[in-house]
Amino acid sequence: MKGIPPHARGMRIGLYGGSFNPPHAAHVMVSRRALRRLRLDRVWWLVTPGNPLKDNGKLPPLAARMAQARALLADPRILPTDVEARLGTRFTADTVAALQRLCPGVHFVWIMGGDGLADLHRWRNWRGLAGRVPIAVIDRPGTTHRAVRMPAALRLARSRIDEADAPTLALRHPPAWTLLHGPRSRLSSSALRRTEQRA
Ligand SMILES: Nc1ncnc2c1ncn2[C@@H]1O[C@H](COP(=O)(O)OP(=O)(O)OP(=O)(O)O)[C@@H](O)[C@H]1O
Ligand SMILES: O=C(O)c1ccc[n+]([C@@H]2O[C@H](COP(=O)([O-])O)[C@@H](O)[C@H]2O)c1
Repeated sequence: MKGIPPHARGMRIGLYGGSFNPPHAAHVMVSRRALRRLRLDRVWWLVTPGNPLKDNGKLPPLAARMAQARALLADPRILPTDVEARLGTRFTADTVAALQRLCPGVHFVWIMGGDGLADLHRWRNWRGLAGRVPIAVIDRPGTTHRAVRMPAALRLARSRIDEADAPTLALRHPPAWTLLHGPRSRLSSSALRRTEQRA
């Protein structure tokens, strides 16, 4: 399908979904950590046409957020994509299923911050998602302690692997997930939007 970045059988590719409104340095930090710790070949940013759980009334157009992502990213291994708009999918379980169909032999990993894990039980078919792709959760200030006590983490407790084994995550049979610690960032798009409004 047109719009799917170049890839090859056997590659390990992180799928990092987000509103990216706007993209910021912590998004880059998360991507780099995932590349290094999960031994990934690429991270594809899936810039969403609109998070199904958010009010997207004030969300800038996808093309504008894609342009901001392109301007921020300098590492050729990290690629911004509008694949969800091209596929016509909004829910992550559908997006991942479609990409796995279109890219046979690629080892995908879903990447998200601690707030994503805290909310995961509210996502459409989240059990199906966890059953089809390994998941890497990146520690995020103010979210992770709560996240590990929330329904999705509790349900998936037996599938959690030690972060020392993160290099094998992409090759594991799901469900499998890990929590990656490291230097943390308090940056958020909402804080950046507030600063912009005040300026
Ligand atoms: N500082 C951060 N540390 C770890 N993960 C982060 C951080 N900022 C964003 N993420 C993760 O990046 C992904 C995309 O996030 P998103 O584009 O919504 O940015 P955000 O800063 O969380 O935005 P907002 O403040 O509007 O909610 C999510 O999985 C989110 O958890
Ligand atoms: O599939 C779902 O039900 C679902 C619900 C909430 C969020 N998501 C995805 O989670 C990712 C992070 O979204 P955001 O807006 O917090 O950056 C993005 O790819 C969304 O499409 C997915």
